[in-house]
Amino acid sequence: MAAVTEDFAKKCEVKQNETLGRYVVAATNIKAGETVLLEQPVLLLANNGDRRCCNCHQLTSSFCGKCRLMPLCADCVEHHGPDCRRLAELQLQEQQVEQLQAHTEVCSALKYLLLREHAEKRSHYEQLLQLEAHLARRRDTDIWRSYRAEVIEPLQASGLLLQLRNGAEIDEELLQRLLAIADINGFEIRAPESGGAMRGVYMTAALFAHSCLPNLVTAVDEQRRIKLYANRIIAAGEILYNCYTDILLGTDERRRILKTGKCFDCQCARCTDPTELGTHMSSFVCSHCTGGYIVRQPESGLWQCLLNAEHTLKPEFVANVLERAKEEVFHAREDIYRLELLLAKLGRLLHGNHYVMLDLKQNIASILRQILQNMAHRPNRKVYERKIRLCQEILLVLKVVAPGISRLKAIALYELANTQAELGRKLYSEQEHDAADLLAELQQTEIMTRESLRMLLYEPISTPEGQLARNMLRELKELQNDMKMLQQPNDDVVI
Ligand SMILES: C[S@@+](CC[C@H](N)C(=O)[O-])C[C@H]1O[C@@H](n2cnc3c(N)ncnc32)[C@H](O)[C@@H]1O
Repeated sequence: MAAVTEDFAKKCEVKQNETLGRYVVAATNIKAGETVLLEQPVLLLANNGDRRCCNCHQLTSSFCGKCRLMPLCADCVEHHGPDCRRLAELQLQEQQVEQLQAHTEVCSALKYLLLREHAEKRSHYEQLLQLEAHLARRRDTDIWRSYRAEVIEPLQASGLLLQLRNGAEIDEELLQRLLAIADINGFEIRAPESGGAMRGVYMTAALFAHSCLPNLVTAVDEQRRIKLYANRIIAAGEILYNCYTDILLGTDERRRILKTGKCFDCQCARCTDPTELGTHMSSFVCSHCTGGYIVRQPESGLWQCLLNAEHTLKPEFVANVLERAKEEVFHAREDIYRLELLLAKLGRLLHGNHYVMLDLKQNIASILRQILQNMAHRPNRKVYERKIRLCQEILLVLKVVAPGISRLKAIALYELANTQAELGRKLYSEQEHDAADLLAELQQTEIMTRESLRMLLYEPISTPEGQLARNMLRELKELQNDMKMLQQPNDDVVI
């Protein structure tokens, strides 16, 4: 399953140091958009807490009738034959099977152990064992104890392990290592259901180091093949960075996720700058100074105003405000009036670019998109203008935290371009704008759409973004036709 294209061998070199462990550097100069790796997963796993069909990866609560241990949904008749047969051979009593079925994460451990059972997959298993597991840092943590109770003890109690190849070697240490490898190295990928997520383990893609300001983009296609490509020109010798978290989170959130999930402290340029490269994605408003913002100083950990260091906030206050704000955002979801009120209220405490504010703005923009798509709502000019403003504000932040080629930026730009064009067309049809105004607006739209398309062209065609790029090509043609018509000397052009 794990075929790596030649790109990696030609363009990359694996190195090792004390801080990063193994990491990848560019062996040659790499162009923006150039692929550095295409790779199949060695393992596909459900997220902890989810049970997914071993064949199609849909969420399910049923199991294979033959092996009784692997989840299999009602739509699938079978899963991987050798795995199924190997599990079916085991002498397990009904009660033991039920015990194992009751623990969702057992299935992930079994997937690793099955690689070890088949001679042709053993090299994958051995390679997987080389990946970082951070066992010393995870020992006796919550996740360690949870795996012990939810996976290791049930497996040991069932007697299954001793029936596997060299079963006596499969002790708690080995099982904790296997489960940790998925946590430290797994990529979050799309699950079949809309908005769902699962994990893919990719042997070579796992070697890339993390930065909150990465120089690579990661995309996963329909077949769950991963593609890593450069988001800017990369010079030979530069470290190749992938981003392990959501770039739209604030520094404390990102660092917490990296610390608990991946066991390291990120020291990238964004994490070490209290203003997050001037975006203020974690800054609070100073209630004493006009235009003053309170940021967390990375070294002292103090929350201090940039204009007057004596104006401070207690960390507990910051944590409390954020916790309540997130709860309120969650409850206001789908309700545009509540979201707008919350945005105004939180705007007195948080910088307009604070990540919680950006989340609110994205929510509002997406509801506005639905309103604008439904002409029965007869949206007025203000609805368009509000969405345009929100897209512009989000884009300003993305330009800093996602420089170069970025899916998020491409989508925000496309949303902006589209809304501006729709508003232009509406004003023209209502005779508030003339043909020259509309032509100028459509020319702007064309520039933005082209820029957005330029960023999406490297996405695999089977991804939603790849499909969007195809649609954009068609829309660009329509736009050009409209512009041609507007350039004709005829006052009554209907667009
Ligand atoms: C997905 S693995 C990367 C490959 C790993 N270095 C190896 O040798 O197998 C993730 C681990 O790499 C290290 N790492 C990646 N990016 C890092 C960074 N920016 N700073 C410190 N450690 C990092 C951490 O140990 C992290 O848990």
